[in-house]
Amino acid sequence: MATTDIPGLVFTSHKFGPHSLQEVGVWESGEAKSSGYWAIFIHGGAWRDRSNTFRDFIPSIKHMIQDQDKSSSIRGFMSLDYRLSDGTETPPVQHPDHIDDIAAGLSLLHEKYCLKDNYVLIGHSAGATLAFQLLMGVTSPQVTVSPPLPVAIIGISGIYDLVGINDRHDGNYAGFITSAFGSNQGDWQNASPAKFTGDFHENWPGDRLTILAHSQEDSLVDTPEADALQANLQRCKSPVHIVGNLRGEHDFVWQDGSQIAELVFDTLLKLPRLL
Ligand SMILES: N[C@@H](CC(=O)c1ccccc1NC=O)C(=O)O
Repeated sequence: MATTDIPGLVFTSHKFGPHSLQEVGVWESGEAKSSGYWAIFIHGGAWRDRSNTFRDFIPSIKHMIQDQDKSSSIRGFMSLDYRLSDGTETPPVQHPDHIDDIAAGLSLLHEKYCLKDNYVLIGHSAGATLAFQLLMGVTSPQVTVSPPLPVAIIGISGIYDLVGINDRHDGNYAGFITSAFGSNQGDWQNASPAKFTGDFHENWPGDRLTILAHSQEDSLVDTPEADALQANLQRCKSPVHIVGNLRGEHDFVWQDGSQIAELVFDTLLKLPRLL
């Protein structure tokens, strides 16, 4: 199994359900800080790729802790695994199982770490979809937990309009989208943050920040995705910043991690300092 070691940080993991992927990783400084924001990551991988895990956050964490000054307002790092629609499960894992797991994982972190709105939620690709689904009330009716919502969301190379991205890729994404959301395109629309017909601002009130970042060198997720969610957030008068100048391919962004570290630092600068 891949390592979770990061020199200078103490790693703990917690299960939030019986499935092996219902797990969250937590990295804290040895001095166990008592203030600052948590940086919490949701990985991507088209809701199906087993090679994407909560460990995808490690390169970004390593970049952040290298800058002691800028990371001084970070309390620690958390990263969530969730069940995947990889075709191996009986019964099959399908939406809203993924977002139910994210809600359960965040609720567990709330219990164990007094998580409240003192965290920045970062999602890559399908993980960014999940971050915004948290605001849409699309968890299954059996889910009774309502986790604290983040103070800011950074969506990186996110999928926000399932029908739109599939159409622009000549139907080639229908396979993984159907595995994750079923074959009914009406269900795809209902799960798409860019197509949410409710009020993001009402569901996520207060001074919240949204950053939508993408790279024009990304060959898997194109620019119209972030544009579509930006328009829907603006419809709700929810403030949104676009960062359109990331560099490199879709997976380079998390594999390298330096740009995610910068996005988190830039976001923290816009937030009140937590004492
Ligand atoms: N290795 C991936 C590729 C992938 O994850 C992906 C492909 C196209 C658009 C978005 C993707 N990932 C988003 O989470 C796969 O399992 O298809």
